[in-house]
Amino acid sequence: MRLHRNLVFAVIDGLNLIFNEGEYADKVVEKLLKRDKRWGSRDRAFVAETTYDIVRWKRLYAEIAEVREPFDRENLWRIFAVWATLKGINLPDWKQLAGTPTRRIKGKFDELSKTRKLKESVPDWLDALGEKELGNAVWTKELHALNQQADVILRTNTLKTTKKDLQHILAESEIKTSFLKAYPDALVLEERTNVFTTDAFQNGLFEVQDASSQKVAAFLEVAPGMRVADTCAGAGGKSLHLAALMQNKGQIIAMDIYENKLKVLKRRAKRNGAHNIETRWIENTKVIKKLHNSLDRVLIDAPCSGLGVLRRNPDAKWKLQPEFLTEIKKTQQQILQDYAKMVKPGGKLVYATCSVLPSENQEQVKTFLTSESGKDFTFVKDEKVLAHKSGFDGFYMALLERKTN
Ligand SMILES: C[S@@+](CC[C@H](N)C(=O)[O-])C[C@H]1O[C@@H](n2cnc3c(N)ncnc32)[C@H](O)[C@@H]1O
Repeated sequence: MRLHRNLVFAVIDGLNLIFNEGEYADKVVEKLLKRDKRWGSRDRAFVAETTYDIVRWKRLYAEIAEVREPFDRENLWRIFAVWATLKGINLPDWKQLAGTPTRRIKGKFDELSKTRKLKESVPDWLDALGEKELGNAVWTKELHALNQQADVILRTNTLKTTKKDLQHILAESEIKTSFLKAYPDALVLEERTNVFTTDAFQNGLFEVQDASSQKVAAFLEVAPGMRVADTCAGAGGKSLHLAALMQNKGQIIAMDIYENKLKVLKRRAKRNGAHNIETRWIENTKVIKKLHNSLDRVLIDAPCSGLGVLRRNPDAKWKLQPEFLTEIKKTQQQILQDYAKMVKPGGKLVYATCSVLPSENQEQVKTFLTSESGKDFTFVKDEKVLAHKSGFDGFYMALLERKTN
């Protein structure tokens, strides 16, 4: 691989925004990719993947480069030099890369890779927490899996097409995909490419959604005609899937405390041809109270640490703080307590997160079931999806049923 100066400069600028200005990696990459219209798909892939790679391995590379935060531009170049050396790239004779100690970098990599928190590049507190919650052996494997680049997975919108037809349509645009056993609507891209610009996407034939995430709506056991609430709907990934599973029949009430997310949801529903979704902004507790005892199904896709989706959000490793985790767990329990009341007797509830920590998952469900509001519910089943076992994002989902008396 030959390094191109303007692409590497874009990466350095991006890293500066992410590491020093606290900007989100996905937003920064989106901005960087708009920088030069002449860049082809390989150039764009270089900028995006190199930026994500260096964010993912920040701690390891910084240790090898012997630099500390806040990183100045010279530090960022040294980190970049570590990335390029470990990739086996022949360094050009640019002044910023002069004197890169190639041999020393390789030696330090071998030495530091003996320590998990350095090898897998995580903060001390997070490494200790993961080991405490999952045990040494499982956490070691899980953390390693969460540091791999995620495949791009599509969910066929069965309101508009079939998986087979979609595969053919994409193949006509030179996008090759394959089926995924055990995931009925999923297609996996054989090569990474920007699918958002395709007509198929613009026409609502698919959504990009990880395979593990595609399990959640199905876990709720919905059927056409039911009255369902998606209580933490966000921009609606699960609401859209629910609409497809319900064949556009019945009612889906998509709710969130952020009105702007629901606006995005509405646009996506239109593109998907999902006509049975209505949005309700949770601006006060009355919105929930009005729906008490009235729904066949309630989905709580709870806000969480996001540790299960580190493969696609590597900067969460650096942004997450122990205090946030403490707070979010309180919110999760409060949401369970309050929103479960919307389930009617005999109805069902799914509590889901994209975390792999038992304290956000099965322990929250256990606390709920032993509480005053939880005693009306029985535990039906749960699924702990770990990235190292599934090959996809880490997720948790539990199905509960409200007793009839
Ligand atoms: C995991 S995300 C949801 C992702 C979404 N369901 C999807 O499939 O695209 C969690 C969502 O919960 C919302 N949220 C946070 N606190 C909430 C609360 N108290 N009540 C309802 N939603 C809340 C957040 O705004 C966020 O959109």
